Amino acid sequence: MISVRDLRKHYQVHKRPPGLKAALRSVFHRTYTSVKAVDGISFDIQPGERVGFLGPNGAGKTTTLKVLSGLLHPSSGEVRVDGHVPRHREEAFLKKIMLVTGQKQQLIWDLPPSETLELNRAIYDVPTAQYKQTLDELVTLLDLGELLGKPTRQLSLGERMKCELAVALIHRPKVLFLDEPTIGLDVSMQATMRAFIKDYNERHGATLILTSHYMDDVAALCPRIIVIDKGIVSYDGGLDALVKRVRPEKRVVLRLSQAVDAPDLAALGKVVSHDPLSAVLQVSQDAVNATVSRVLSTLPVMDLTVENAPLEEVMSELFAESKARRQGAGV
Ligand SMILES: Nc1ncnc2c1ncn2[C@@H]1O[C@H](COP(=O)(O)OP(=O)(O)OP(=O)(O)O)[C@@H](O)[C@H]1O
Repeated sequence: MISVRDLRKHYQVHKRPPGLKAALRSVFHRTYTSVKAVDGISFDIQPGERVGFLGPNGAGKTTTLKVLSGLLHPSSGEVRVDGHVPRHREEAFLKKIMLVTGQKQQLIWDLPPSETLELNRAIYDVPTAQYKQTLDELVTLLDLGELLGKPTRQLSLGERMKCELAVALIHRPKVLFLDEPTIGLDVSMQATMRAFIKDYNERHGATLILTSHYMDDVAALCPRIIVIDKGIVSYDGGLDALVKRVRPEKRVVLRLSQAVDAPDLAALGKVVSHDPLSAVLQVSQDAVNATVSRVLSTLPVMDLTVENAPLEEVMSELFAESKARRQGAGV
């Protein structure tokens, strides 16, 4: 469905020297530097896959999504989305894809979302029966009810994002590029959006690439992740496999009925955190069973769960690894 081969996108940026004199001189003699936003990435995505596209700030994620949606021309490399070359922006291609960004909106500020939906129906030439059916589905799943009739400027951020998604999906795109779709939303609205996105993918077999700094989005939606750092792919594979590689240890999370002494906990595993009535121990995978039975027989446990390390920690460790590798290589 999506194939990317050795994609590069280098921006030419005007370098403004410090000082008034130098700045004036630069009006006539401009010097440019090249920012390697994407510097040779390759991957393939199959129809219906949900892929998380992760990386630290400035890694090149948005740039890649913009190239895939045909908004930016690549500096070099080959990109195909369902057989189309995105930069040609053929009508058939534009009808198949949608880029949704949490920071920019499609909705027209002074009009109710229903008007933007109508507009998109006309632009994308959606047959009336299909429009009605999709709209009904979106209204139910996203609980849009009265929101569609209110002027956009009166909607809360979460309400607006739900309407943004409805507008983005009214023509049932086969490929969705979601750039931080839950940014700024409260926890329950994030969960609503995630459930809806997963449902859309499963109902319509849509292919989905998602960038998000919220690891809960990634954990809930993306069995596969591609990690990009300084314009280069540093990991492409299963989320579980990544967690196992970077943080093979498990966490034993405890709720206690009475306080325990720190040395008693330390005797059972590495203590990650310890409040009077709760504690988290880190132990190797092989030691989980033995540790759990020792904990249960020696501590006043009210509740015990075994978990992986939080994904945030796994990712920051991965980013730190690739930073150290780059520094070692003098890049
Ligand atoms: N129009 C532009 N002109 C020049 N440089 C740009 C432009 N857009 C992005 N860049 C630079 O390219 C690099 C990659 O930016 P990009 O927005 O793709 O990163 P990102 O991974 O999406 O980051 P974030 O997580 O912060 O949104 C950054 O160094 C950024 O400053």
